[in-house]
Amino acid sequence: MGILVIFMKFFNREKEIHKILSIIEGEPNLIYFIYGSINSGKTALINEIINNRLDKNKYIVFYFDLREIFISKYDDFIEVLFEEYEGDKSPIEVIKAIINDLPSLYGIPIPKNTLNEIFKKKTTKNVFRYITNVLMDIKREGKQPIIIIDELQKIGDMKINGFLIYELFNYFVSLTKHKHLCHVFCLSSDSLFIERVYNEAMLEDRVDYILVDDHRGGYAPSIGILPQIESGVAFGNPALEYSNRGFASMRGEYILVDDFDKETALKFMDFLAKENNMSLTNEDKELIYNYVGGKPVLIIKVIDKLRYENLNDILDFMLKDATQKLKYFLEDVKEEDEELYKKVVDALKLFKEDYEIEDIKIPKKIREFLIKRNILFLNPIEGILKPQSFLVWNAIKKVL
Ligand SMILES: Nc1ncnc2c1ncn2[C@@H]1O[C@H](COP(=O)(O)OP(=O)(O)OP(=O)(O)O)[C@@H](O)[C@H]1O
Repeated sequence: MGILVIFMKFFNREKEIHKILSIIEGEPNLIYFIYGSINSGKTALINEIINNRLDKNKYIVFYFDLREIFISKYDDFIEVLFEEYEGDKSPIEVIKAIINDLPSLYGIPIPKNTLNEIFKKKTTKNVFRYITNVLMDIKREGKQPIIIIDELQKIGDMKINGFLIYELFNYFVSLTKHKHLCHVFCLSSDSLFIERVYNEAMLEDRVDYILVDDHRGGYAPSIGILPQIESGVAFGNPALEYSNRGFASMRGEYILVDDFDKETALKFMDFLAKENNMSLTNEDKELIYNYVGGKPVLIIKVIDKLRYENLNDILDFMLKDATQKLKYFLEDVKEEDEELYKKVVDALKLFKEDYEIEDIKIPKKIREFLIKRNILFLNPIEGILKPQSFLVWNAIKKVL
């Protein structure tokens, strides 16, 4: 969905906005992870902050969106990080010239020659050194730099010398905890990735996690990080060894940004109905909530369709769609592996009564399988598993 959703009217999230703005007003100290289920509104929230809540005279934001970019090698990563320019201006002059027209920068300006050097050298050391210098220049200008990386898990299994993710984390730790130079926020919908970061204790005490929980799926989370980290340990990956030593005694602090609760969801429906010049009865709103819960994107979909369709038809169709997807998913699992199928069914049956269950009630392999397939969302900080949305929950109750 990216940063371009600037015309969308943003609703609420005041608590999360307040929290993030307060963090930004303070000195950089930790890496912050903003996490939540798929489509929960993480990007929308960060966009709202960048576009409408941050004082542009005080902050300069670099926003790296990895979601639509295929990163498989060093050069791809470099292309995401930098924006090349020609001429003799310094990077800070380039930044000053363009920042007034943009809410954030998508790359760090770099002179063409310097970029060519960096491309040739193929080490992160030069990359990070260059970035640090630019950030220091920004600081000297009296502004606070902020780095935001969306869908960070996409580089989870990428190797440059060691695993890039560790090099990046180490670099971010130096930018925040050591140098207090730049705020760093990482967004991810991949709850297994967040769980790895949390559990491996790679970043203990240097990170904060902000949960922006959402509704329903739409992309397949990366599954690369687990085996990579494990093999890193097994084979003595130097970056990881450093991480383990360096991070061992640290613990993260987590900020939960969950799906809208019922009260907020009903208000969101009124907000959208008003935008569309329609009105909803209390029964309508209850019904919508019962079908799609507090997932903003699903509520938006229902209200939008209400312009030309009847509410019951919309909701029936959405549920049927979710149910069919679940049915076909289960059919595929059964065809592939009968044993696994039985375990999956047993696991999903646990949700017939409850929307949320304790994570360890489902064996690790099965829960990770269901999380990867975007059926369940794991909140590793609370130790809670739940369906990715009310819609998925309703489908589970119908199919099983
Ligand atoms: N607070 C909000 N007010 C209005 N619309 C919202 C809000 N939160 C989310 N949305 C809508 O829901 C859609 C999905 O949100 P968004 O893309 O921010 O989710 P995400 O958590 O970043 O998703 P992903 O799982 O792809 O990372 C957005 O396009 C936006 O229109």
